[in-house]
Parts: sequence; structure tokens; C-alpha cells
Amino acid sequence: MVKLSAKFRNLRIQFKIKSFSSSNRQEIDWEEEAEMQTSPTQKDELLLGSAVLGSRHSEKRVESRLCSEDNKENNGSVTGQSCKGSPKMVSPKCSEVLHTDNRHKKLGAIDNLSPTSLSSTASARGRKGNDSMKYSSIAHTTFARVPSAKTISDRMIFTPSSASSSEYKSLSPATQQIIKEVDSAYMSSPIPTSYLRSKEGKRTPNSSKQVPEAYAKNKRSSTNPKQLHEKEKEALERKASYQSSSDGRSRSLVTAASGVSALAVKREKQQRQARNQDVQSKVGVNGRQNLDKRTARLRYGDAFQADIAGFRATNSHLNNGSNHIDKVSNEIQDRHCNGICVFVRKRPLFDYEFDRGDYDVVSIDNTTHSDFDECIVHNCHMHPDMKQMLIKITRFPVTAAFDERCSDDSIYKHVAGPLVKNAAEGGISTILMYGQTGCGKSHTISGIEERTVIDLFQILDGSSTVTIQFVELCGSKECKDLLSPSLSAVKIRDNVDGSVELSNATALDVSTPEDLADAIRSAKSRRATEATDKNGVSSRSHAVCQLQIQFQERKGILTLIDCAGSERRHDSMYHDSQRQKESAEINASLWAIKECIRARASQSSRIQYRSSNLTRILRESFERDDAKLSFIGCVAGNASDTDHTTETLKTISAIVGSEIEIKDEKAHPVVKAAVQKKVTAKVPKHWSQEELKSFLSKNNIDNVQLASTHNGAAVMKLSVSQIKAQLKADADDAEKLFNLLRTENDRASKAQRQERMRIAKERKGNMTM
Ligand SMILES: Nc1ncnc2c1ncn2[C@@H]1O[C@H](COP(=O)(O)OP(=O)(O)OP(=O)(O)O)[C@@H](O)[C@H]1O
Repeated sequence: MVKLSAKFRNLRIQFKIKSFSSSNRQEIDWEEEAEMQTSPTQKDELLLGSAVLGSRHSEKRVESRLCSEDNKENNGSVTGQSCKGSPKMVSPKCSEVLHTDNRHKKLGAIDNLSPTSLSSTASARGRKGNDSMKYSSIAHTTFARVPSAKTISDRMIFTPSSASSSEYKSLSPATQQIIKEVDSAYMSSPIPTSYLRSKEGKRTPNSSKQVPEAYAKNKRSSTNPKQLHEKEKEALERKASYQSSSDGRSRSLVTAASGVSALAVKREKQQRQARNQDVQSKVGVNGRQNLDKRTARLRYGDAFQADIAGFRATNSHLNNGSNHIDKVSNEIQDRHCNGICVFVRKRPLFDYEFDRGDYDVVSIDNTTHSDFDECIVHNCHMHPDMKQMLIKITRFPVTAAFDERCSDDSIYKHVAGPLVKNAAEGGISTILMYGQTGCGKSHTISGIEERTVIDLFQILDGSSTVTIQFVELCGSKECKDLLSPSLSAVKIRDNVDGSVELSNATALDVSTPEDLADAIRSAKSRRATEATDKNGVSSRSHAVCQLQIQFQERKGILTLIDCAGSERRHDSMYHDSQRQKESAEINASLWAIKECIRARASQSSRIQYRSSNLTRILRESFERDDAKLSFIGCVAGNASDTDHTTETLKTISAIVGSEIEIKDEKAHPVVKAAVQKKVTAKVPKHWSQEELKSFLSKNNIDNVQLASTHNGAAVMKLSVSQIKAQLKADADDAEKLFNLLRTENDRASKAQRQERMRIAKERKGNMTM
């Protein structure tokens, strides 16, 4: 939906854009609004449009200005300017309303996009030609230009303002020309005139009081239903002819005319939306606003955090850092279920996560139950009415859970140590890391490897031989030898005795911890990684490190597997098609493991090992009675990753799920936090006129004249010469003021960042209390 209203004298353009998901074309809960207004003192320069719609990550601001003849530089052109600065020419003709988001074009929200405008707006957006944008980080950019009759969209609501005719006459000829164009566009628009808006933004149907004479006249004539019907027909004809000329497709006018009733339905919908909009604007900050899940979690973070902190305060054993310090090495492993243990390790939140307002929603309970631990997820979400905040608590039972204060030593002691010992004694041990990208899988497995290298040689006596093979599984078919510099292909063979062989893979005999550590290091350096949104060096393959320990007739095997991130399709929208394919294959092999474990637990005679390379390598771990298999599910406790965390925990607790059940509690309402900490530093663009005046006097800039509209935002937009002209400042003062404002802006932005970090850290302190 695009809503546009304009005031003449102070030309104001307003947009409201609702987003659509590009994947399934569903409307998504995301809405933003932008508004621009010219200053009355800037009669010669009309701000014609702007729109900017931010996102979870970034916000872009693009402004369109139409300058009068007085401004020789931009005479008669529309200039787009990105927030980073450099002005951009959009197109020389002022005849369209453009929308940059291709998906809107697909959806038909704005039909008349010209290729020039698309490319120029796309480049303003900095993502030229990339239509596979993720909806959470789209910066919508809409250029409004004086719309002409042929392009004004039937989905657009355009309304002239309440300028009086005397004011109209006092405007410069260039401005009047623009207004005329806008007026004609308005009159030829199929949009009913009842969408006129008063100065206060209220709809004033059939009211001529607040509009110029010309508009009132036109409005009266257009409210005649017959004429309106004719106008609608004309508009459709124009639209059809424009489209056929612009995209080469011929479109029949008859078809267009037959769409009149459809147009009436659309208009009806627009009216309803406008009414809803009015209601929503009255509802205010406490009212309904459609937000996607992650944005809502961050937006209402204070209230959610207060509730979680309250829960933790009454359950002081949560996240208490005890992490089974008091237990002996094998005690945790004795909790196994059919030789399988599932563990959870929660990583600490990073500063950058606190900085963006994220908070901890995962609580670890590793003290209250004697034979299992609980990982508690506080799922913060909004009621569908988007007013009520809710938290749903889900308890995931696992063999043992370790909170963010857990050390690598502790993980080794309770998780890996007993398995290394089992392998050294001739058993089959497997440790598999599972979890979303950036949750700490590689971090945890590295800690385990470091300690294994030392521990293994301490357990073994000199007569044992240790052989290492290190392969990487890419996709469903490929298996590469990481110990060979050429990454040669490896074949996985199933032997008749049930064992699995990595044929062609380099098998390196190592006799010292140093040799083993070197082999692991060089293999890991060859592993495929890539920078993702979440992790600068994200692993894009499963890394399988296999140690074979031969002691006389016995052969123990220790397999350490670092799986690639279990990304969901949603996140795969951030990647190209190759990465999406990879993600699908990664998820398929993890699904295959799950199936094998399920089949094993139900003692099925047919376990589908062959469905993936990973399950083929793990075959012995599933079949042999002396096999020990441990899964470590890594989770990041931050609120924005709640859904990933839930998925990871569901997957791993389902592995032993038949024994202990996941407990879902009923969602409870959240009471808004009484005190919300806010950032106090203010950047100049947010200053009121009073604040601006006090800044001027503090800096001894006394000889400037501020008009009533000159607040921080207005003055920040002025160049040195504009300050000179509009504020009647001398050259030195103008330059001084210009520079001081920018310095102050940098200082305040930095202070804001620091304050945000401090508040986030304080929250972190409260949360872990
Ligand atoms: N428990 C932890 N304590 C401190 N830092 C951690 C912890 N877990 C992870 N990290 C840090 O988080 C970042 C991402 O971790 P890591 O690379 O292990 O993620 P990953 O799950 O292996 O990601 P991917 O699947 O993309 O490879 C690293 O910088 C790592 O040092």
C-alpha cells in the first residue's frame, strides 16, 4: 500500500508501505512510514519526495528534491540523495511515482515502473538487480515525483493540501507549475476525492473549507458518481496504454474498462486500510503495530527481559554456572540412553548482540534433576493482536546441559573424556556437534580436540598405534581428504564385516601429541568455510576426524564430527543458490542421522545408513554394542535466534525423546516494564529549536535568525550557503555552525552507541543475576 499526501506551500509527501515476503508472496508483518515536509522559507525548493524504509539491520534514506529555476544546479530535475551523501540523478522528467522494490512490482502494487527508474532506484539502494532480498533487511526506497496523469496509480491516495489561493499565488512560478501538474494528476486519478486530508491529517470528505478553491471545485465535480466512473475508465485506459507502450505488450482497452469493478473493490480496500490507518495512528505507541517476530522481540525487549529476569530470580538455580563441577568424570555419561547421550552447550552473548538490544532467552537448569538436565527456552512473542506480549516457556530435557559460563575443560571432563577413554580401550566413540551457524560448534570441538590429543597419549601405552584420517563431507555425494593438499576424492566403502572404510583417504600414523595436533591443524586449514551473516568463518561442510587406535587385536575408533550449521530455509534467503543447495544437503544428512537413531531406538531391523555419507561413516556407531554416541547441541541464547535454538533442542532431545518429554507451558502475558532505560544522548537532528538555540549560544554564534521551523533536523539539512541565506548568518558563522553541528553529531552518535552498550551490559548483568 502506498499512501501519498501533499501540502502545497509546505509540500509534504507521506508513504506507507507494507512488505510482502518474496518467497511465498505473503504479507509480512512489517510496516514503516516516512514523511517529508518543506520549510515555508524554502519556497523555491520543493521537497517532492522521499522514502525510506528501514529494516532490522539498516535504514536508508533517499530524498528526492525538485529544485526551482532559482537553483541553477538542479534545475528541473529530481535528485535522489542517499544518507551517505552523494546526490544521484534519478530521471529528468517529473512524471512518476516509483517504487524500488521489485517484489512490489511483481505484486502489482505499483504498475508503472520504468527501467530507468528501477535501475536508478536499485542503485540508490545499493543492491542492483538482486531480487532475492531477505525481507528483514530490505531498505525500501520510494521516489515521489510530481505524478502525471498517465502514471498515477490506482493504489495511491493523493491529496492536495489546504493552502489558500493567495498563498498559492505567492509561490514562485516554478512551484506553481509543479502544483499545477500535481493538481492535474490528482484530478485524473481514479482515487476518490474523499481521500482529501486536512492539515492535521484527518480525512475531510466533501469539505471545501480546507482546500484551495481550485481543488474544491475539482473535488465537487469528481464526487459525482457518474463522472467518477468515467474518470476511472479514462484512468484505466491511460494506464493500459502506458503499460503497452512501456513494456511492449499490447493491452486491450476493453479489458481495462472491464476492470472498473475490480478497481472499485480495490478502492474499497484502500478506504478500509486508510480507516484502519487512522485508527492505528490514534492508538499510539501502545497500540497495534505489525512487526515480524524478531523485530518485536527486540522492540519490546525491556518488558520481555524484565519478565525473564523475574522468572530467574524465583528460580535461582538457573544459569548458576555450577555445570556439574562437583561430579566425577563418568557420572554424566552414566545417564545415557541406549548408549546415546545428548548435551547442550549454550554460548555467551556477544557484545554486538547486546548492542543491538538482544538479550538472553535460554535458561539452563542443571541442578534440580538427578538423571537429566533441562534447557529452558523463553519464547518471547506477540499475540496476533500485536498488543499483548507473551512468553511461552518450553523445557527441553537433555542428558546434561552446560550454561554460558561452562569451560572447555568441563565439557571435556563430562562429555569427551569418557569417550576418548572408551576408544582407547578398543570401543567405538563418536562425538557429533550440532546447531545453527555461529553457535559454537567449531569452538567446542576445537577445545575437545586439543584436550584429546594430550589425554589420548597419556592413556595409551607405547605399544598402541594411532592413525588419523580427516575428511570433509560436502553435499550428499562428495567426500574430500583434508589430509591431502589436493583434497583428493574419498570413497566410503562398506566392508562385509560391517566396518566402514574411507578408501583413498590419507591415513597418517602419529606417535606423539604434537604430530596429532599438527595433522588436525593442517586438515582444518583446508576445510571449506565461508563468511555468513552470523559467522565470519562459517563451516560449509561436515568435518569428520577419525582416530583409529590399534592395540594388539583390538581396534578402537574415536570419531569427532563438526557438522555444518543447521540453517533453515528462512536464513538461506541470505545466500546465493549454491549456498541454498548446500544448506539443503546439510539438513538432509542431519535428517538421515535422526532417522537412523530413531530406527535404532525402536530396534528396527532396517536402518537406512546409506541415505547419506554421514550415516554411512557412522554405521558402526549405530550397530556395535560397545559404541558410545554423544551429540552436543550448541545454542546461542539470544532472543533473535529463539527459533533456531528451539529447532536445535527439538532435534537433539528427540534423539532420546521417548524417555523424557519436551514440556510446553502455556504462554503467559508479559506486563510492560515499569522503568525502561533509554539512551539520553541526542544527535542534532533530534534537537528542538530551544536545544538548537542553547547550542548556538554555547558556541557564541549569536548573529543568526531562526524561523519557527528551524529545529535541529531542518538546520542539519542546510549547506553553508543555505545557512548563510536562510539564517542570515555571516560567512564565518555559517561555516562554523555547519562544522560544529557535524562534530556534535559525531560526538552524540558515539555517546549514543556507548550508552546503548552500557545499558545492554547492565541488562546482561541483571539477566545473569
Ligand atoms: N562457548 C563459547 N565461549 C566463547 N566464545 C564462543 C563460544 N562458542 C562460540 N564462541 C565464539 O563464537 C564464534 C562462532 O563460533 P563457531 O565458529 O564455533 O560457530 P559454529 O557453530 O562452528 O559456526 P559454523 O556452523 O558457521 O561453522 C567464534 O568466534 C567463537 O569463538
